Amino acid sequence: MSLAAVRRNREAVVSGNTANTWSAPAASGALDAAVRVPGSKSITNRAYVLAALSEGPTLVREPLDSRDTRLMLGALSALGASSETSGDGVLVQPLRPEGDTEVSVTLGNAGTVTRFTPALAGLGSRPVVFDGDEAIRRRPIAPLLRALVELGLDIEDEGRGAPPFTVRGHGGVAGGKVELDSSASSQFLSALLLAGPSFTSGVTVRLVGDAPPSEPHIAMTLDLLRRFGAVPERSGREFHVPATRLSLPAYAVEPDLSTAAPFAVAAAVAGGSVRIEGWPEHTTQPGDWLRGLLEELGQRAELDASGLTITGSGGFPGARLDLHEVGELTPVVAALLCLADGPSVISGVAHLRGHETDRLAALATELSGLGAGVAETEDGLAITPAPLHGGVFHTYDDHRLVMAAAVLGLRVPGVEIENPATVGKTFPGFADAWQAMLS
Ligand SMILES: O=C(O)C1=C[C@@H](OP(=O)(O)O)[C@@H](O)[C@H](O)C1
Ligand SMILES: C=C(OP(=O)(O)O)C(=O)O
Repeated sequence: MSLAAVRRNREAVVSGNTANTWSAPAASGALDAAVRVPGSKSITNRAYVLAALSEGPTLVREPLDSRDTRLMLGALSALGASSETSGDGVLVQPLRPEGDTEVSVTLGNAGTVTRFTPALAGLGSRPVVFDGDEAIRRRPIAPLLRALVELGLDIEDEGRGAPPFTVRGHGGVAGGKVELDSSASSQFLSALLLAGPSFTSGVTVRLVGDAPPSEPHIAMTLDLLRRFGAVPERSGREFHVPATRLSLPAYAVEPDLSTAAPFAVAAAVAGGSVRIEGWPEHTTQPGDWLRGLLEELGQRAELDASGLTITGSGGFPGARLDLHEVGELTPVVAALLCLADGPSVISGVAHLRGHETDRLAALATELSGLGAGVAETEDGLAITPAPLHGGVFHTYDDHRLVMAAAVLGLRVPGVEIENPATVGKTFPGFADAWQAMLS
């Protein structure tokens, strides 16, 4: 790709020009690259919420700066927690809800902002209107809103149990015991646990219904709570977080391993090796599961104290994978498996129909559009590799579809990724970093 084309792509990504497409670069030979990806979205936004609920300021170091994290800081500011960005990171001040005039919180299409911030509005004394992109109005949240009402929040919606809704703050939330069906999203449970220390009686959540997806994200919530001084307990399907004063003066965010996913699988697709700097040796992030997957597929994955190196073996078989715990990796894994030497089945991810877009429908349509045999199943995808060809890959305002298409583009010339700027939800610099991996 010419330098002018790289610049055009970068300008489009920055300006959010949605008419733009990005010609995914093909690998011209074996890779030999080192990559650094930005901070974890899930950790950054949890750290911001817990910082706002703390007694003193928290310096969040190496945070992600992306659409979702800016939306979180915007939401916290509307709710009464200011923040300041400097070379050291983002300094978040404790929530000081003042005034009684109505404010609004912009949700974009950020699941973490949408699920984690309504409880905080109950701690203040004003009406807070929550709304965002068209897509967020379709994403599930009703079981969480019901649980919040049972815990003492005053919430008014339009009868659909979805944004837009208004939380009328009455200066505190009683908390206590509640049953929750978190099977559509683990974020419902995380939302109650994160806010629990600030409820007068803490919170006790008993899960009902099918098991929540994304267990590692629940572990991440418990881990972050403990770092801020909370004492959450779990006994099977019951969670208890007592009322506690939180405090953590400084916290450094790990690189985002789900953002690292397309880079981590690149060596398996194109050959050679790719090193991801700063891959943590211990983490709750679901992306860490990729190390095991790549080894199972015959690639070399070497983790040391400062990063992970993946070395491709030249090919890989198909696989049968239950991705219930690591659902957000599905788009990249599905793209990878379209390039396998045999058929694959992905299961356990019916809840992806309620993600940024209906990811199962989007993946089946777009991957099939490039020639792969991809069909939706009840809870996943059946993938039969076939010769692939170029074409437009639509991204449905879903950052992870941009990443998935880029993976295919490594081997398939002529993949035109529509609206690449949407990747800015979690990694505004993705196209540049991807190009740099290939140069
Ligand atoms: O808590 C979090 O930070 C997340 C939890 C998961 O949500 P679901 O459980 O809704 O899949 C994940 O897919 C999402 O990207 C981030
Ligand atoms: C599902 C995702 O995001 P969200 O935080 O909006 O749920 C994702 O990042 O894959």
